[in-house]
Amino acid sequence: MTTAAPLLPPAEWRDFLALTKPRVMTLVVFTGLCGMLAAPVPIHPVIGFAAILCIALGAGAAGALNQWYEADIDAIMRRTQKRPLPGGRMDRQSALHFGVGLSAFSVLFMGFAVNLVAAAILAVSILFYVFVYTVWLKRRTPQNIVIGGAAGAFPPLIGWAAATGDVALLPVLLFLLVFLWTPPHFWALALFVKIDYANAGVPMLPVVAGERVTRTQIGLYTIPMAAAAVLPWPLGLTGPIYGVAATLLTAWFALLAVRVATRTTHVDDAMKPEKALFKYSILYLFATFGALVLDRWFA
Ligand code: HEM
Ligand SMILES: CC(C)=CCC/C(C)=C/CC/C(C)=C/COP(=O)(O)OP(=O)(O)O
Repeated sequence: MTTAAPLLPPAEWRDFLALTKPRVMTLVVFTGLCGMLAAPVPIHPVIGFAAILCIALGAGAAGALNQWYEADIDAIMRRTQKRPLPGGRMDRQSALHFGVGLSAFSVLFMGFAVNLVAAAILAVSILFYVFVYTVWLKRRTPQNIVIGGAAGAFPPLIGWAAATGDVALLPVLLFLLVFLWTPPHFWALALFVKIDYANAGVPMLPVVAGERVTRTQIGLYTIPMAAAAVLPWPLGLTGPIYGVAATLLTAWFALLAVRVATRTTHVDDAMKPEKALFKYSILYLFATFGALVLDRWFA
């Protein structure tokens, strides 16, 4: 016997937009754009625009499928309670159709309008975010964001592949930079929204291993992240504009990370250093990728 789904009014465009996690996607798309602009061969502006559009649509589609699958835990967490599905403004089937349709469209359009390598990597990132991170790992292990976080690191590779039809050492280092940046980015936030994840039964690191371990892990991941950020310069893959900017930006990141790593939380602590690291992590990635493009233009 099936139970009738409650009748909901048609979702508004704003709700479909919210399904794509637009704020997070701005950085995802920016890293893709910078990967494209850092490539040694110029891309035709129309093809370049199509590639960026496909990254945005693919990432948005992945976000929609993530929200389709996670409506139950999103309803429990304060931060996510007002999303279109837990907020009761959209039915799950609409979210599923939107996510699957947009995923297929973004990959096919990338394949036809840009090239097959970029389309293949875009497909892998969508599948990775949905199946490896959301469905498989998120509810099972605190390593969820380390492994699953790779999904968000693919866009620089996609952008580069859109321009060159290939991958190379520089975009692989950019992949590694975002991949290794993700744990400090997320765990800094998880330290101050720990209670939400605990209530929802999501095994994020501060919930299952405690704050001390999380702080140490933030410090540890910052070391290889710093190496991935700075290495393109000594390897001769970028010039000094990127080299100096990345070194300074990364030094500040490391300082904030050390402050978080070496600290103990007190009762009623406002967690200012953790919030500072989380906020700076976003600015950091924008600025480092921006510096890469400036380096290319002014070299
Ligand atoms: C598995 C990996 C990741 C996890 C679990 C994660 C988690 C989060 C969470 C929970 C927030 C809080 C804001 C919100 O409510 O959405 C956030 C913010 C943000 N994340 Fe991540 N993130 C991850 C990877 C990434 C990646 C790869 C990027 C981009 C390259 C990114 C970019 C951002 C940005 C720009 C914000 C700020 C959004 C705003 O202003 O509301 N994140 N992240
Ligand atoms: C190009 C392409 C397909 C990229 C997609 C990859 C992607 C969206 C990476 C960002 C990762 C992200 C938004 C994690 C949020 O974690 P969460 O889903 O656990 O956050 P939540 O608790 O806010 O839902």
